[in-house]
Parts: sequence; C-alpha cells; structure tokens
Amino acid sequence: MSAPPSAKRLVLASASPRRRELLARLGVEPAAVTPAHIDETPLKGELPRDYAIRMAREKAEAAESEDHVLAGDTVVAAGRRILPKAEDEATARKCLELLSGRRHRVLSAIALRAPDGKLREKLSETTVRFKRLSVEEIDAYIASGEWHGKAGGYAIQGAAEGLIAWIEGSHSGVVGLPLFETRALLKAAGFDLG
Ligand SMILES: Cc1cn([C@H]2C[C@H](O)[C@@H](COP(=O)(O)OP(=O)(O)OP(=O)(O)O)O2)c(=O)[nH]c1=O
Repeated sequence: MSAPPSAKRLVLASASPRRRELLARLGVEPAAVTPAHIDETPLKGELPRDYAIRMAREKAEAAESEDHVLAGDTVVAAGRRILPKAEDEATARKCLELLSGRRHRVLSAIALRAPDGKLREKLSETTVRFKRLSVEEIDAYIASGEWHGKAGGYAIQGAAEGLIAWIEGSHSGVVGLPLFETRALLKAAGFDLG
C-alpha cells in the first residue's frame, strides 16, 4: 500500500537488513534504503560513545535526500576500547576471547536528519556479559560464521545468545536499532506512530 501524500517519508541510510527489520516492528516502511559510504576509522583516543554518535550522524548526513533520513551505528566496547567489525575468523576469535567471562558495553547510536537539515540523535547503552567461553565453544561459534560483519564478532540475534548470561539495556540496540529511542526520535520529528 502506498503512503498517503501527507505522510512523512523516511529514508533508511543503512545496508543492514537487521535495521530494516527492526524499523518494520515500529510499523515504519522506509520510502528508500540507501546505504551510506563513509570512513569508519575511529579518531585517535575517541571514546566509544562519541564514535557511535559521530558515525550515526555522518551516515545520516551523507545521504542525498529531501526526506527525513535515519541512520544508526552499533559499537561494541571493552572499557574504552572499540572492538572491530569482524571481517575474518582471526578477528572474530580475538574479540570472543576478549569478551569471554566479562562484561562489555554495546553503544547503539541513531541519528535522524530532517528535510531542513536539523539533526536529532539518541544513544542506547547496553551491558552484556558472556559466560566464560571454552576453546570448543569459540571454535563452534567461529564455524557458524554468524560473526561475519558484526561489531565485536558476535550477533546476539543468533546462536550467541546461548552464550550470553545476562544483558541490561536494549536487545534491539545490540542488534542494531534501539526501538525505544528510535520511536521517540521519530515521534519528536512528527511521525505518526500511533
Ligand atoms: C553486537 C551485534 C552487532 N550486530 C551488527 C549490527 C550492525 O549491522 C553491525 C555493526 O556495524 P554498523 O556499522 O553499525 O552497521 P552496518 O555496517 O552493518 O550497516 P550500516 O552502517 O549500513 O547501517 O553489527 C548484530 O547484528 N548483532 C549483534 O549482537
């Protein structure tokens, strides 16, 4: 069904299918999905939360659109350290060894750019604790391939949740789009979400 002419149009500036699925849970169907290509290198000494907010903002600003633009960024942090997005097995293994048996934070930032250029942003912070992982558990998880392209080398929405003893915060935030904050941001911008 096409949107009525008066309805606000939203562009999702993301390549992540998870962000699109999470947005659908709020009843929002983007008018377009346009992944942003930006330099994702952290600045020297940049704190994880500052980095997440900066990335979400830059993704929202990079999109060429006259509509509202929503972008997000999810960062896994061990203390002040920003863990990489795992693109190979060795990186994923290193991340899991580091996260094993201890708490870490997942910072999920969202940014919404209005047609007049105004930027609104919010940050969700979640604490996650993995069980102490045995070599066999890490091997099996690596073999699953689920870590690929994921910040911190795991995806809570898959088998990894069986290894997570405890979480405090936002499950959707860990997956990539914190729904509570996203709904609040869209409502503040005048979207009718019921
Ligand atoms: C920790 C964790 C991360 N992730 C994912 C969410 C993000 O897709 C990814 C972090 O990278 P992001 O840079 O946030 O997002 P992306 O590159 O996948 O997509 P885009 O920038 O185009 O929006 O890690 C999970 O899916 N599950 C998890 O449990």
